[in-house]
Amino acid sequence: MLSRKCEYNYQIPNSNVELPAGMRVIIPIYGLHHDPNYYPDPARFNPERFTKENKRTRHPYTYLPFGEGPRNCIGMRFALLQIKMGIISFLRDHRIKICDKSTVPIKFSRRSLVTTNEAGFWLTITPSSYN
Ligand code: HEM
Repeated sequence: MLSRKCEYNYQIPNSNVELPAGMRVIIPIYGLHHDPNYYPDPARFNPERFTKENKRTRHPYTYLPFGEGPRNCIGMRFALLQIKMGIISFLRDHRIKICDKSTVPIKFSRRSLVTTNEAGFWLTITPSSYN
C-alpha cells in the first residue's frame, strides 16, 4: 500500500466523492495489480502483459511496484538490476519446481506486515546438471 496526504479538496471525477484537504489516502497496490479490469486472469504468470504494446494500453498508475511521482522509490534502478542479476545467476545453475508442500495459490499471512505466504515458500530446487 502507498500512503499520501491530500493537499487540497479534490473531487474524484465521475463520482460524488470529495476528498478533503489533509485526509490520508491509502492506495491499494496489490488490489490494483490484481484488478481483472487492468490485468485479465490476474493470478496467471503472463510476462506478455509487460510488452511495450500491452503497457501502452493501460494507465501508467495501474502498475505501482515502486510507487509513483516525486517520492517514488529512490532505489528502483538498483533493486531491478540486483534482482535481475540474482535471478540470472541462480537460474544458470538451478532448476525450480513446485512440490507437494507448495501452496498454490498463495494463502497470504494475516499476521505479517509484508505480503508473505502463511505456510512459507516450499519449492524443489535441483542443480541444473541433474535435468
Ligand atoms: C524490490 C525492491 C524494492 C521495492 C519493491 C521498493 C518499493 C518502494 C515503494 C513502493 C516505495 C514508496 C514510493 C511512493 O510512495 O511512491 C519506496 C520508497 C523508497 N525506497 Fe524502495 N523499493 C525497493 C528497493 C529499494 C532499495 C534497494 C532502496 C535503496 C537502496 C530503496 C530505497 C527507498 C527509499 C529511500 C524510499 C523513500 C523515497 C522517498 O520517500 O522519497 N528501495 N520503495
